[in-house]
Amino acid sequence: MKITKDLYQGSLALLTDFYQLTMAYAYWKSGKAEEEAVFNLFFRKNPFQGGYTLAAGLDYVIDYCKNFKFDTEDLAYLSSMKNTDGSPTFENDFLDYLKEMEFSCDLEAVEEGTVVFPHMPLVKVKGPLLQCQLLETPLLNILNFQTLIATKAARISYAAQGDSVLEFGLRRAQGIDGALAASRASYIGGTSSTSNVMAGKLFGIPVSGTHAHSWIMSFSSELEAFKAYADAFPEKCIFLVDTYDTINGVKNAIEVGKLLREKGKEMVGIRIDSGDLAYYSTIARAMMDEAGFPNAKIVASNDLDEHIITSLKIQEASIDIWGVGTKLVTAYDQPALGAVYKLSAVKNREGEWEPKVKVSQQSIKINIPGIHQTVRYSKNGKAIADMIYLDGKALDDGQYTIIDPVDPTKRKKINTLDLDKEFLLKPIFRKGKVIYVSPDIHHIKKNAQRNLGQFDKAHKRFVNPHIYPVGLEESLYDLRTELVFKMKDYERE
Ligand SMILES: Nc1ncnc2c1ncn2[C@@H]1O[C@H](COP(=O)(O)OP(=O)(O)OP(=O)(O)O)[C@@H](O)[C@H]1O
Ligand SMILES: O=P(O)(O)OC[C@H]1O[C@H](OP(=O)(O)OP(=O)(O)O)[C@H](O)[C@@H]1O
Ligand SMILES: O=C(O)c1cccnc1
Repeated sequence: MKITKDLYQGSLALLTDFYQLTMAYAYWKSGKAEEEAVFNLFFRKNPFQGGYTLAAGLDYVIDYCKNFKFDTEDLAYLSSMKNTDGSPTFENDFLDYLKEMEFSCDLEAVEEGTVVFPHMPLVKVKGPLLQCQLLETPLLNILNFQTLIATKAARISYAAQGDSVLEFGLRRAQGIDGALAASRASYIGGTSSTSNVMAGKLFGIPVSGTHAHSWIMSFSSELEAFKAYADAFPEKCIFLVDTYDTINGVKNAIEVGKLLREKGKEMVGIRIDSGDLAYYSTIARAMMDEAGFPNAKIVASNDLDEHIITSLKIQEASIDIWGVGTKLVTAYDQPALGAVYKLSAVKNREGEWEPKVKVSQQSIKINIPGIHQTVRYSKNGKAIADMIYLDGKALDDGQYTIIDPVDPTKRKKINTLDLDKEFLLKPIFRKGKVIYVSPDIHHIKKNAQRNLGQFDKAHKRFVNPHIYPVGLEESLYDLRTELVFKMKDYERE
């Protein structure tokens, strides 16, 4: 994928918060730029009060890191920045350092389409402190949004119970890149196509659509409009029936469907975009069945989300295909995932890794120190529990206790003897070089389906979902507790 080149025509190195650059300068000035560090990217709460989250956006991260280079124009801009007293913000020697800098980090990440949970790292970056620091903002920008939208799409698709969901979000999305990234993430999460033609071209997502009310309104009658559309697209007719009177619209669609049939073509269906969707879809279904069009599909749209779709399913609405825009691509009820990127270890002068912890009044905000891996235990394809542990620790099969990172009274014992295990963090970059082959978007989508299939419906329900067990392996838990107490004592002294 070449999103950076196609969309921005240049470097994205300045797509970061200013404070990342001032810290980078200060790291460089104090001789710490090349000290080795580890940062983890994780979130603290599943979005939409749900029971899971679906990871997406890694391909953008890979592209960002591959192109992580300050170009001449970036450096010229930085060199023009001034302090309040008029002196340059950044010394020339520092800008030369940035000019020569090559991305050299190790990066591990969960693959796109993986079901993930609070506190587990989605990305782990190990490398020179200055580089790791600069990646904080862009990585969060990319992964927070795409992961959020993929999760929303998974929820909407779950509510649709296997029916196709068409993503119609472009006109209401958060700008150009918001729309493109949302179409991509939605497809990964479960939608079957997008109306956004550019997303189709850039990402290889199927593109589909019907027509608008303006088409009908531009003719002197609805019937005439349907006929003209059928002439232009005899293979692809989905007639929008609610411009004037929905029931009459269905009658007109049937009439044009019969004309098409005389020419050996079948109308694909109708779309209803207003009114009581259960009521009108049920009447439309009966009318089309009666008229000999039992295979004609009914598409519904109009401010749909997972909750309205669930309600329409309960009402036994005769809807086959769901067109969803605004509430999907804007993640309407929760506009940000809230993932964070935290330092978790630094290498000391003796070359040993020192775990780092940030102490907080709120236990949910205390990070997990050290360098981690997450293992997912499953049996017969069903996920049982995830354990976050210190990377490198030998995981012999046997009894483990996993401890909730926020509430240590919540513990679960697992015997891993007969369980399958999957290590969720996969190597992506080694010393700045990509060693991961990105699957194409259709494989990512399949991976999402496989992942979602590992989890029970109790974790997927929208109201009070059952909490999937994710915990710290005991020695990691002990390390964290010990460090928190140590830091508190240290601060007190
Ligand atoms: N049977 C139904 N059960 C639950 N929600 C529904 C049902 N039918 C429609 N809705 C939803 O109700 C919301 C508002 O629909 P409503 O009929 O009030 O206005 P509208 O159809 O948008 O009106 P307009 O004609 O201005 O487009 C939409 O989000 C729609 O998806
Ligand atoms: O409702 P969404 O989930 O965002 O789906 C996209 C909406 O966009 C179109 O409406 P349009 O822009 O013509 O506006 P209107 O139908 O609300 O008048 C379409 O008819 C859908 O209603
Ligand atoms: O193709 C459609 O029906 C469509 C596309 C965008 C927005 N609303 C509907």
